[in-house]
Amino acid sequence: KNSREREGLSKTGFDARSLWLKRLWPSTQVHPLPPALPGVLPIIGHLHKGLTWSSNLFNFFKILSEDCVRQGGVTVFKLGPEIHYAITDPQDALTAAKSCLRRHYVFDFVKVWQGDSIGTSAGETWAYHRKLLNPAFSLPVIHGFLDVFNSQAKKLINEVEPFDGKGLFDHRPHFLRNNFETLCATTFGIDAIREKQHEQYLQSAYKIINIFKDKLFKFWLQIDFIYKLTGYKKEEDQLVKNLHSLTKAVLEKKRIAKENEVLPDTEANTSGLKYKAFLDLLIDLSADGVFTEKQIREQTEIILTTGFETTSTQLTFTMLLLGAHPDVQEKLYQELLEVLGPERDVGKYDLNKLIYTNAVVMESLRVFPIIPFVLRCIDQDVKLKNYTMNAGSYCIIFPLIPNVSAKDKKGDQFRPERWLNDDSCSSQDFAAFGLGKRSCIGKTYAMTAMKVMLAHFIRRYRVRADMSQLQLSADFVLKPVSGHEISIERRHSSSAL
Ligand code: HEM
Repeated sequence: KNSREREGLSKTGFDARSLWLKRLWPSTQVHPLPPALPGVLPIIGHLHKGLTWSSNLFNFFKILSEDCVRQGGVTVFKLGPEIHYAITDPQDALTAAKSCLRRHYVFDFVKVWQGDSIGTSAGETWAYHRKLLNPAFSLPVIHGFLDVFNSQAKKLINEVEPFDGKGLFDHRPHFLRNNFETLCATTFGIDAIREKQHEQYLQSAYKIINIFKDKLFKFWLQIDFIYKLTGYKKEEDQLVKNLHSLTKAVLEKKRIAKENEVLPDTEANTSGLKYKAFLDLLIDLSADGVFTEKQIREQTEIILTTGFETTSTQLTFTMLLLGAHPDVQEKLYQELLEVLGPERDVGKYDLNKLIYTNAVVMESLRVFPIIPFVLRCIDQDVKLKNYTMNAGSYCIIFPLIPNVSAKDKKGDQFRPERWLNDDSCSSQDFAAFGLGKRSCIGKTYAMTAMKVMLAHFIRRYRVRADMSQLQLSADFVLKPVSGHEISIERRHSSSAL
């Protein structure tokens, strides 16, 4: 309905951005609101604060989530007359995520880049496409990627060999490149695009996300002619062009690969397996008339955006945590030796045996949830434990961000053992992949890829790190800015830490 509404407006000369007019109209609040974030003013609400928030989103999340915890798990902030409910309470977070499936209007801004992909679309379109694409991320498909995951992990540990015993280095770019190649070889079924195109892609993505963020808080930018006049539109157009060039390169490479029957040149390619990886599935579905070429590009775009920075950033954090917690690293190492021995690849039957490894990854996701919040529209009244959220409002759900804020306060924050005792953590506590029907489609892919990478890395190297200088930023994805470097020392399989 939302997109039809948008199309209707386009015909009259307005576009999606003009919806700000509608949004600024005060809506009736039938149900009483929870306490507001401090600093609310009449009419403008928290808009004056928005200007500071937009320049430091991480700080905003911290303030908002800490306040939310203090208020008992639910609070509101107002951008003019727009009500945004903030939720940290795990049970309310689950209720909200399950009841509100439509993404926040900020995702309408994202459509210039991603069109109606499964990440941005709504209603029946989203439900239908998600159902069609779910099988491409199912367990048998992911098991079929294990050879690639193993060979890519081995490639990475060889690549970082020059840093062995040489002190601190920034491991993030290595994980980024490697995970990008892995994504190409698995979900896209192509050789990696070897130039630094993935880095340019990320730089353009960060820049365009900043523009969308400005547009959210500086609401006047949502007026078309101001957006153009201030030069934002021109910059946005250029960035969209840059972003689309990588997608085009991926699709072109796939076309050539299909024509020539060229398969990925990773040590073990994914041929001969009875599954359809993401891009092959899309192409097959387009042959059946389900997806147009434009839709193939849009769905590929969302997987490029979500499929490699996520896992590599999470691995960056995991290495840092392991380096700073030698006791946890030792336990992990011992499990890896017991299950796999010093050299063996991870096979599908090993995954269930790597219990502590799994707990380490889950705990890393709990301590540093790289997508720390989810933004949704409230299309109908939603009953929470103590409040009812009014239809026509928005919600920002972040059950995990209090962990990030509390990091300095609790010395024992990184404790994988909490996941070994079923009573101590509920599934709601593991919300790093989102909650409910619209949670992450790539969860199994990500968990498996990360475990395989850890299995090879930690058997090869002893990692050291000091987290005391860590600086974070959050431009929608939580990432380290500085103080995240690690040092590595090659192990001899029998040595202790
Ligand atoms: C550590 C790794 C990852 C984390 C923590 C993560 C987390 C998330 C979260 C929190 C969401 C939002 C869920 C919601 O709205 O409730 C999401 C959505 C999504 N993720 Fe992931 N993700 C990861 C890796 C991946 C990978 C590897 C892929 C693809 C290969 C992927 C594809 C997607 C897509 C397509 C969506 C949108 C789903 C929809 O709207 O239906 N993610 N992810």
